[in-house]
Parts: sequence; C-alpha cells; structure tokens
Amino acid sequence: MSSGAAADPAVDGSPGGPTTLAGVTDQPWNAPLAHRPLDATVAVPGSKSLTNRYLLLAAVASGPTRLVAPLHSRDSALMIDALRALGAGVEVTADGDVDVTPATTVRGGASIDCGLAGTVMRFVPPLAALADGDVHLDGDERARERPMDGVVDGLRGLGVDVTHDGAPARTLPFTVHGTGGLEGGDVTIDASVSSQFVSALLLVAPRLRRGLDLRHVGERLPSKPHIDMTLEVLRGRGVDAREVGEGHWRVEPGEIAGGEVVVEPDLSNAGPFLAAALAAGGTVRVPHWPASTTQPGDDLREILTRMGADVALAEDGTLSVTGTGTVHGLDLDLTRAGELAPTIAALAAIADSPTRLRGIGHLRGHETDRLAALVTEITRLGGIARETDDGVEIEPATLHGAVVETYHDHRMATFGAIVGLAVPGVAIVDVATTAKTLPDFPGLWRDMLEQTGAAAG
Ligand SMILES: O=C(O)C1=C[C@@H](OP(=O)(O)O)[C@@H](O)[C@H](O)C1
Ligand SMILES: C=C(OP(=O)(O)O)C(=O)O
Repeated sequence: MSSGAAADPAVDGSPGGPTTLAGVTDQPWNAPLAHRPLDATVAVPGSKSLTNRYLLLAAVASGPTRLVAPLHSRDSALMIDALRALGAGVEVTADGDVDVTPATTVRGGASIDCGLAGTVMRFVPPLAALADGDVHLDGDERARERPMDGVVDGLRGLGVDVTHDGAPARTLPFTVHGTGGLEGGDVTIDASVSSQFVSALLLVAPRLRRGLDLRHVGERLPSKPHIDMTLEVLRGRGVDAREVGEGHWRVEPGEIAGGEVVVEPDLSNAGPFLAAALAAGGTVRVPHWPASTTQPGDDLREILTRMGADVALAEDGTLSVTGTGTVHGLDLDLTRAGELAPTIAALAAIADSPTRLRGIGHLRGHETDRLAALVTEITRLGGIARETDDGVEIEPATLHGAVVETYHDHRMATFGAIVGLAVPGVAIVDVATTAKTLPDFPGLWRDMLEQTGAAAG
C-alpha cells in the first residue's frame, strides 16, 4: 500500500492546527490506524431522530416534558433554538436532561436557522404554520438544495401560504405565513425522496382542528421505520396516530401529553463504532441497546452479521460485535435504512467480495449527494466504486491512504474513520462536521482505541 496524499504520515488521530472543537483542528484529522484487535465499550449519545421528535412535540404539549438522556449536538441545538424562537421554554439541566415548557401560543415573527438538519428544516415549517404570524426559515448553503416539496405541498394542501420574496417557494429560504391555527383534513403528498415529509406533517397533526388524513403517492417510500417512529412517538404522548393502509396515515386531533421520556441511544451513530470491530478485528460493545425499537440502526445487527461479524445482544442490553478477521461484501436493499449507507460502504470498500447497495437514490438529497461522495472518496482511496440509478456498487480493491473530503456530511467523516482503521495514511477533512449528530466523535473514537491500547502511537 502506498501512503497516498495524507497530510501527515504519522497516523495517530492527533490534532495539527488551531483548535476549533475539543481536540479537533482545521487541519485534516489523521484517522487512527488500529494496530491490534479492539476490546472496547462505547456509550453512544441519544438518538437524533428521537430527540428532535420529542422536543418538537414537547413544544406544543399540554404540559411540561422532561427529556432524559437526549442528544446534544448541532441538530438538536438548532431544534431547541427554533422552538424557543416559536415561544417554547427549553432548559438544559446540569446532568444534560432537557426540560421543555410548551408555548402557550406558537409565536410568529421568528427567523429560524435550520442549519443542515433535515429534522429541523422539514419538521419545523408545519409547526410554524400554527404560528400567529410569519416565520422565516433558512439554513446552510446546502440546505437550500435539499428537497422540501413534500412539506411545502402538504402545507399548501392545508391552506398555508409559503413564499420567498413574495413568490411561491419550494426550497429554503422561505416564509411560512402562519394564521394561528389550521383546520386539517385530507392531504396527499409525494414522499419518494424523503420520509421526513410524512413525519413532519404527522407530528403537528394532533394540533389541527380536524386532525390529518395523509396519503403518499409516488413510486417509493424511503426510511419507513422513521415514519413508524413518528407514529410511535405520537402514541407515546397519548395521540391516536395510525397507519391505515400502505402509504396512508391518520392522526386524530387531541392533546399531546407532557411527562418524562427517556431517549434511546442513536443506533445509526453506533454504526461506525460497531463497524470498527469488523475493520480492526476484536470486539466493540454498545450498552443500552433497546430490546425493541423503531430506529433503523437496529438493522445493523443483521447487516453486520451478513458482513462477517459475530453479533450478540445480552440480556442487560449490551450489544457486542466481534470481527472475525474478514469482511464480506453483500447485496442489500437499504430503502428502509438509507442513513446506514456510508457506514456499510466503508466496510464494503475493505471487503473481500463485491457489494451492491440498492434503494437509496434519495441519498442524493442528503447532507451531500452521498452516492457521488461515496464513489469519489472510495476511488480517491484506491478503491473501485460506481453509481447506479438507485445506489452504489463497490468492488474489492487494495486501498491506500488519502485525504478524504467530507462535504459537510457527518457520515462521510465517520466513513473515512472506519476505512482509516484498516488503511494507513487516511486523513479526514473537517472531522468537526460530525458534531451535527455526535458530540466529540474524535474523542469517542480515540477512546475506543485507547481502551485496548490499539491506537497507533
Ligand atoms: O425522520 C428522521 O429522523 C430521519 C429520516 C430519514 O430521512 P430520509 O427519509 O430523508 O432519508 C433519515 O435518513 C434521517 O437521517 C433521519
Ligand atoms: C440524512 C441524515 O440527516 P438529516 O436528518 O439531516 O436528513 C442523516 O443523519 O444521515
């Protein structure tokens, strides 16, 4: 293997320039190479998807809500700021729990920064439609390219005006002209490019005077478990929310209960740590794995087994993944769990047989065009990958070091870190982008390696 274009041949995960985030610099981050099999336990922070759903519902609940063990990251901070701007009270306790006092009325006149968070840019506009005035929403440059049509069409179907500079708008930035409340009723949207369009409308549905009868028309529906998650979170707050047929949901009007909710760890963010056991060999354990969950990250148990791992879920909720020394490719329809694609692609790039990931054309509208990004970065690392209509194909190859671009995509950064365990000379541009959903990823990664002295020194 050649050492490629890495900025520093000493691949030790060390910072190299001015610090911009705990232990991270604006120089490419040298991904640690694993020199021996892992033996580590990693406590993964709370689920992004659950945290932002619970936060949003708490802001319009009938009483206060406490979120126990929520995620604290850029995406959750953006949601908290948005809810405060719309009139909710949000306090973080000393031990990291979050107390939410609902807004008595959803306040107009706010300007919301959605960053690059799909859960903020999709979930907040329907809430803004309940405001007693205009709410302006914008986000990062890339956020302006992410699809919003399902949300905007749904709102228009409910009689809401969404404009930019006076003209109808279908992407950020735009203004939602809230009228203080909505009638609700029957709405049809196309959610082929994001399940979040469906979740967004369902989440506010109990606050519509007639509730919501929502249908999806379109050839495909990605990330179905995330829609099930929305229904389950609503039901957990006392709302009558059901799937009444394929691509058809109904939410009855009613109060959203407050109370206490415990947030599950983020199973998709557990992915890179579990994948590390395959890339480096050895065992990685993640505690508090839920016995049952709507998080699509739970699919990792089966997927990693197919790729060559021994996977065991103990009675105390600890998930153990043990690498057996080889990583196999696989043919996988990831329609239901697209957010796992970069993690699986990283393993596929170091696997001993070909991989085909299907059903993920909609990843072109994620934080970056993830299909293009994966192909570009695997190729940069000396691998063989190509885009298909609805996914990627990856062939076995001997990789070499390179500086991996991340395109403001947290999962492209963790993709690079996984490859870097097995391939010397991998450095990652803007590893701080992982803060979108994971506080201090470099620290957690380093700690995983240090638990067995496995890091290169
Ligand atoms: O509702 C959610 O919390 C999410 C739904 C999915 O979005 P898409 O259906 O747009 O892929 C997923 O990829 C995203 O990370 C989180
Ligand atoms: C697609 C993702 O995020 P978002 O919630 O911004 O859509 C993701 O986290 O993989």
